[in-house]
Amino acid sequence: MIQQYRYIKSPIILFAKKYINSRYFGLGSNCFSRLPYYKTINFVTLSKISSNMTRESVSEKVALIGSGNWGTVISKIIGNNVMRYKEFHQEVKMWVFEEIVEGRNLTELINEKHENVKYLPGFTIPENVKAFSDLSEVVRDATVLVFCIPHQFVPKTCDQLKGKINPKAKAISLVKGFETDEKGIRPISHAISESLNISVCSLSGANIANEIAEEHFSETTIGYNYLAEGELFKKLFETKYFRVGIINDVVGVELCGALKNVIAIGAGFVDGLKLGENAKAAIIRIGFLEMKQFMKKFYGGIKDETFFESCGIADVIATCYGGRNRKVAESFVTTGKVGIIK
Ligand SMILES: NC(=O)C1=CN([C@@H]2O[C@H](COP(=O)(O)OP(=O)(O)OC[C@H]3O[C@@H](n4cnc5c(N)ncnc54)[C@H](O)[C@@H]3O)[C@@H](O)[C@H]2O)C=CC1
Ligand SMILES: O=C(CO)COP(=O)(O)O
Repeated sequence: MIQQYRYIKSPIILFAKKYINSRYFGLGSNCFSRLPYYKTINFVTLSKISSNMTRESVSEKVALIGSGNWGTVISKIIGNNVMRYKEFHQEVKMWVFEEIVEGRNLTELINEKHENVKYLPGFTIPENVKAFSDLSEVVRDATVLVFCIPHQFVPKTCDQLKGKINPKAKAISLVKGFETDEKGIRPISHAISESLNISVCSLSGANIANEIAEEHFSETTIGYNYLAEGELFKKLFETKYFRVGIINDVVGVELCGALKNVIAIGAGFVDGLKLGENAKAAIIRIGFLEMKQFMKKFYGGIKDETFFESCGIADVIATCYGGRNRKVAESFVTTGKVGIIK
């Protein structure tokens, strides 16, 4: 069921060759399915998982809590994947924090146009994804809860969910950040798990939403508590252009995704001050080491390998070059203001 993949040839060379062949010489988009995995962690072969699960044994109903920029890209991925695999019920309910756009409810616009005109204009959301402004309706009967909202809204949203969810539901958090209150800071997965008394996995990686909407190749990492959940979530999220690695380290995966934002803000200051690429590389290197030290000091069980997955070093690089956290810091230096970054 599980295979250990190792470096045999340079993955970068293999990737470049296959990607260029497929995109520019017409070999088809299947190239990604033929890409060699070059993970040193355990990867699970999808076909082998599916042979162990039947429609009778599992029909997972997926609720997506969030519909911002990343949430909408995720709706496209999971909307398509639930149609591909028999383990899933074929409709995905998506919670939209209602707002008025172009004089109309965003929920109505999404259901009518199959597009999130505010947070991801220009991309089609599959028709089996249905938008709702009523959170209770979205989670009713759901067995899989996908949290994809900004971190500051997690506590209130969980409060609204109490007593409304299936007690056997499992969740995955795509949220990058911490929950903070007077008692201190907590990983979001812990905040959700403690509030709702359910198992919570995490998904994080070098995942700039707009690039994934364009179906450009990228990777992500899922941290799981139980292997079966990691396997199920891999199936829900993996596509040819969005490759999923799984590792038994929920907090490690998620904390990399929260702390890399601090490094990205440092990188943005460097850019704003025009200190150059050497200084930026130094900020990335030192920041990465500090992130690792912080996590290992305050949380037990974090694996060294996690830092070298997509959620670790790759996300630090992606955010320090392309993320909104970098942009907001650069803009603060150059304009003296903190604005909203698109
Ligand atoms: N955008 C990206 O490239 C990526 C974002 N993430 C993470 O995903 C999470 C969600 O981010 P995005 O989808 O990008 O959101 P976003 O920043 O694009 O949009 C904000 C969302 O928050 C909602 N909102 C506003 N007020 C609210 C309230 N009171 N309660 C609940 N929701 C409210 C808005 O309706 C909107 O859906 C964040 O933790 C972010 O760090 C992770 C990877 C990539
Ligand atoms: O997490 C991200 C990329 O992996 C997105 O980062 P920003 O929130 O800084 O845009």
